[in-house]
Amino acid sequence: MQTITQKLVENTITKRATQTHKGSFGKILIVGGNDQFGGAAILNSSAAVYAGCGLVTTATHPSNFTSLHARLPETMVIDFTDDQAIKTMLNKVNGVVIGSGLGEDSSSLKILKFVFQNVQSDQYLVIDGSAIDLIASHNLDLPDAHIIFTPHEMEWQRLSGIPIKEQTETNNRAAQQKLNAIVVLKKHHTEIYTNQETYQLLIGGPEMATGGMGDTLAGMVGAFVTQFTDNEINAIMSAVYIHSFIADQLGKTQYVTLPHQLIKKIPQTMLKFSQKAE
Ligand SMILES: NC(=O)C1=CN([C@@H]2O[C@H](COP(=O)(O)OP(=O)(O)OC[C@H]3O[C@@H](n4cnc5c(N)ncnc54)[C@H](O)[C@@H]3O)[C@@H](O)[C@H]2O)[C@@H](O)CC1
Ligand SMILES: Nc1ncnc2c1ncn2[C@@H]1O[C@H](COP(=O)(O)OP(=O)(O)O)[C@@H](O)[C@H]1O
Ligand SMILES: [Mg+2]
Repeated sequence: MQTITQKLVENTITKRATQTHKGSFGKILIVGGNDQFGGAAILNSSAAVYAGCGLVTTATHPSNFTSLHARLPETMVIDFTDDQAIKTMLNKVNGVVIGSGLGEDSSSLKILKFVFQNVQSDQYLVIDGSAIDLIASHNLDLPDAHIIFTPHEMEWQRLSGIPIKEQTETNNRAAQQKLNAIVVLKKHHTEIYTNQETYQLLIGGPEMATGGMGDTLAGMVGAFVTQFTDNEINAIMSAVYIHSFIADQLGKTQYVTLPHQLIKKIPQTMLKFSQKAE
């Protein structure tokens, strides 16, 4: 298992070229946040915007539109049950983040299936939260796309069938190979399984154990893979690293770190890392 180093992150978050515009830094569609879990869509979307994604559109339950816009005027919104609007967006974006706070009822399942039918093979598809559980409980086939799963250990147990106590590198790798997707297994010292290698995060801590911390990471992963396109694995590792790096910084003066506080620190942290590149 390889360690995710600060140097790798410094070399991934490069200084922005000047001859660029919002279309140069990724366009993503976030699909999540039902009428119970609107906060998940807010955190997903805020994390993606603050992590530098050029254009973010959020497909969510309409009851979240006002609160989302009040927190984040930079995102655009569509009703997550509006198939035509989702299809139009899927023709414009480089990446999709689906599942945070999506819920698991029949409407959530219908939305997930629709996105799976219409996502394109060259797009990144970050699958989080409820979407992972829906895939597991309904045994859904995965679409042809660049898939990145972001389960915590309990979601990974449901998806892979491996009980948490038996989630060893060998067992996890076998399950990852079957899925043929990148797996970010979130826990204390998160592990990332790619087709070639396993990487481990050695920073982050219990100050991060707050609801919404994973929703935040999913938005960051979506923003980084669509923005730092030279190497998707380095982009994912950098999102995972920066997320915990900021939490550890906040954790020096706070007992717990709240996702919205972490999100606010993303731009200045990215700047610092971009200034250190070799
Ligand atoms: N503000 C919001 O709207 C929030 C919405 N959320 C959404 O709520 C839905 C349900 O997700 P949950 O994760 O709460 O529920 P789950 O039922 O999937 O899992 C939570 C439980 O799993 C267990 N567990 C074991 N190992 C764990 C690990 N390493 N990390 C985390 N939990 C572990 C814990 O007992 C925990 O209570 C998801 O769609 C999620 O995105 C949550 O993110 C919480 C915040
Ligand atoms: N004790 C801990 N040590 C390190 N990281 C932690 C710890 N507790 C939580 N985290 C991190 O916080 C995030 C929690 O994700 P998740 O459980 O999906 O949150 P949510 O679904 O509530 O948004 C993961 O990135 C996980 O690695
Ligand atoms: Mg989660």
